[in-house]
Amino acid sequence: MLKINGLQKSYGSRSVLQGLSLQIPPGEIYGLLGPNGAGKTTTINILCNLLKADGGTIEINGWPVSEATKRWIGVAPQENLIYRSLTCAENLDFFARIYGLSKIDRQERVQRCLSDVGLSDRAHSPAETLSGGMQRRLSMAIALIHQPKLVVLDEPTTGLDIEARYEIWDLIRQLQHQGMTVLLTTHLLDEAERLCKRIGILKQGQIAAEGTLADLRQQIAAAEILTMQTPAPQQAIDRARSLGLPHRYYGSDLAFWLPEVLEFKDIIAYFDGIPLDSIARQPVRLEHIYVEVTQGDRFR
Ligand SMILES: Nc1ncnc2c1ncn2[C@@H]1O[C@H](COP(=O)(O)OP(=O)(O)OP(=O)(O)O)[C@@H](O)[C@H]1O
Repeated sequence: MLKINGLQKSYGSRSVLQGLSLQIPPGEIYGLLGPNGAGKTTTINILCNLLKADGGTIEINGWPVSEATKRWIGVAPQENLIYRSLTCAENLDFFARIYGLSKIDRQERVQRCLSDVGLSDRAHSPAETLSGGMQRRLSMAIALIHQPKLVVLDEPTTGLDIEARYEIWDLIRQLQHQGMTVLLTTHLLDEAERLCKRIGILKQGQIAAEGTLADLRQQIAAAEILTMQTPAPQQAIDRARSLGLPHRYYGSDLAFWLPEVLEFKDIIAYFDGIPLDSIARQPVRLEHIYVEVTQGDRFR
């Protein structure tokens, strides 16, 4: 559905995309992750033909990006693109007109999209009276009004409470069930873990690691992560080093990579004599892989 190959983009002397390549087959939810400023929105803007690349190619459904391919893409940008004083139905009708839908089609699509995002009962409410979560759902309905094949969601749940997030996640899954391909950017790693079949992590303008969560887990040498709170971190680090266990800080949380799944009593024995406030094992999460890819020097 989407093939990006060797995409390059600079702003003045600042090189943002340096050969970004990725492919998304039809019907997949793909998560594009990367730190602030990594180039996710730049990629989306090039994809939507709003910005010109300096090099590389993008194909959508086998066609190079152009004004014509815009019709196959629906975008819900980071900042909701809605007219606050218009009602939900008016907002949708406005965008349906831009896509040149006939009056009959507009009526049908407006009702359908409102229903798909659970806003039928707010059809005649001004957008400014909606909660943040509802406004985000309206923004998604706008992205869907012209029945795109590829839906691009730029940080769809940033700033929303957990209930609103659940609703958006359900909606994204529904899009997939309806056969749409989804490109999602997010800083919420649990969101990517829950929704995305494959994940690509951007670093220095390229995809530095990509795959399913299981694929990505293969790329770091840990079977489990051991987190620890101790008044004597250096002692614990020295002990772990003598045992060949690498340590990492996730924020200020000290953790050790366990190369295999061990009995808890064996783990406790490793740290015998070191004062511990708490110790816990956890599976390797996307967070651990993401930190390794974006901050370590192994992935380039
Ligand atoms: N029009 C522009 N002119 C100059 N620099 C720009 C422009 N747009 C973006 N940039 C810079 O390019 C880099 C990539 O920006 P972009 O918005 O694509 O990143 P992002 O990965 O989407 O970040 P975030 O996660 O914060 O949304 C940033 O350093 C940004 O400041």
